[in-house]
Amino acid sequence: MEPATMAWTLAAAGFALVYWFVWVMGAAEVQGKRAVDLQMGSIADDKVGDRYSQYWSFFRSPKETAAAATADKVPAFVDTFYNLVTDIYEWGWGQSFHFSPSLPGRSHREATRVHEERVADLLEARPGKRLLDVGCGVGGPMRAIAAHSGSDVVGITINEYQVNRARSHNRKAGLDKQCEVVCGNFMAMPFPDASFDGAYSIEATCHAPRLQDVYGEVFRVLKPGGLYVSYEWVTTPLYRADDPEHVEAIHGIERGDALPGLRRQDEIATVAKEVGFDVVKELDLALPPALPWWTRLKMGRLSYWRNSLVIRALTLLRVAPKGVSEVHEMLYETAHHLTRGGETGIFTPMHMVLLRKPATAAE
Ligand SMILES: C=C(CC[C@@H](C)[C@H]1CC[C@H]2C3=CC[C@H]4[C@H](C)[C@@H](O)CC[C@]4(C)[C@H]3CC[C@]12C)C(C)C
Ligand SMILES: C[S@@+](CC[C@H](N)C(=O)[O-])C[C@H]1O[C@@H](n2cnc3c(N)ncnc32)[C@H](O)[C@@H]1O
Repeated sequence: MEPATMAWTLAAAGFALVYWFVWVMGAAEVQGKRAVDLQMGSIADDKVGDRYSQYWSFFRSPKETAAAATADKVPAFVDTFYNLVTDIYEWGWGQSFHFSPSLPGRSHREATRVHEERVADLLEARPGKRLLDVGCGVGGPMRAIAAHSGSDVVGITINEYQVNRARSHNRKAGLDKQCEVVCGNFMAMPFPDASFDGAYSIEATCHAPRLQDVYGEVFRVLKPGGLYVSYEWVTTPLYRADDPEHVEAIHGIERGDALPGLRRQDEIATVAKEVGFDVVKELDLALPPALPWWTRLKMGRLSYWRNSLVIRALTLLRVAPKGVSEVHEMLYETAHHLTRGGETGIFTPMHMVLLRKPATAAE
């Protein structure tokens, strides 16, 4: 072969390979975000590195001091975290930022949907009802619940970038009449007392330093007799604080998921009662016969390697901002800790509580 022909052939093959990796394989999750659109939320490209170090500095001080001194700073720290991870989550996972038990013969997408529709059913949601989504992300659950039940849903998230993503997805799904999104802190919500028929939170309240603060707010904005369902991230009774492997997994989960400190399973109902709720039902949805929720994380080294390579290539080409690779590495490690938490049974992301605000003060 002529050297020139050889060079052209190699260049064409190289281009095809890059195209396949970035555009075809780059959309890791069907209909998710494309790799070429990865941003770091509302952080300017040249500030990503700073914000990433800022995120880590939260975990540097000893835990007890950090907990007391930094409770007020948690919402800002969580906001930074979601600026860093939202696009990677959407790209590699989809529009619902949570886990669900695997379902035999059904796709992850279907299992996710079933887990979300269960919330609507528990709340007895139907047309004419107004629900609150506490920590709504980019609105995957909100759209599924609104479509399944016909009710109206208002979501709240601390992260402005997510508000814009959620609104845009709502419009595209034709659900913007039913679904509304507000930027705010779920520990001080901008809603009047007794303004919702029902409320739910999916894997979100674990970001609150004190569960009382968010449960108290949900209690306030619910109408008397209103139901609240929450899927909580907690350690289970199998967790042993004197087992270094357990401690490593739990700390790994906290560091990679912007958590001020995981709670124990038995704390949830106690706090709920403390703020005035009646506990209607409580169940860890991860327990058998449910199939493991963490198998989806074991998407295989090849997929992680592929995603990592796509991100590195895009950073090199300056399509993706510098720092995305570090954040991706952090998530890769987090996936390992979450998997260990699931396999050992010391952690569950779906401890479900169904709570009811008493219908009358006397009740
Ligand atoms: C509820 C929370 C988030 C839960 C999950 C949605 C996310 C937890 C860990 C995330 C991920 C880990 C590995 C990433 C992988 C390296 C990348 O290539 C593609 C995206 C991941 C799979 C990513 C997706 C979302 C998670 C599973 C917390 C924050 C309270
Ligand atoms: C893991 S995501 C789950 C999102 C959504 N529930 C879902 O399942 O797709 C956690 C969400 O909680 C929100 N959040 C965390 N702390 C918050 C706070 N103090 N006020 C409002 N939202 C908060 C985050 O912004 C994010 O949207």
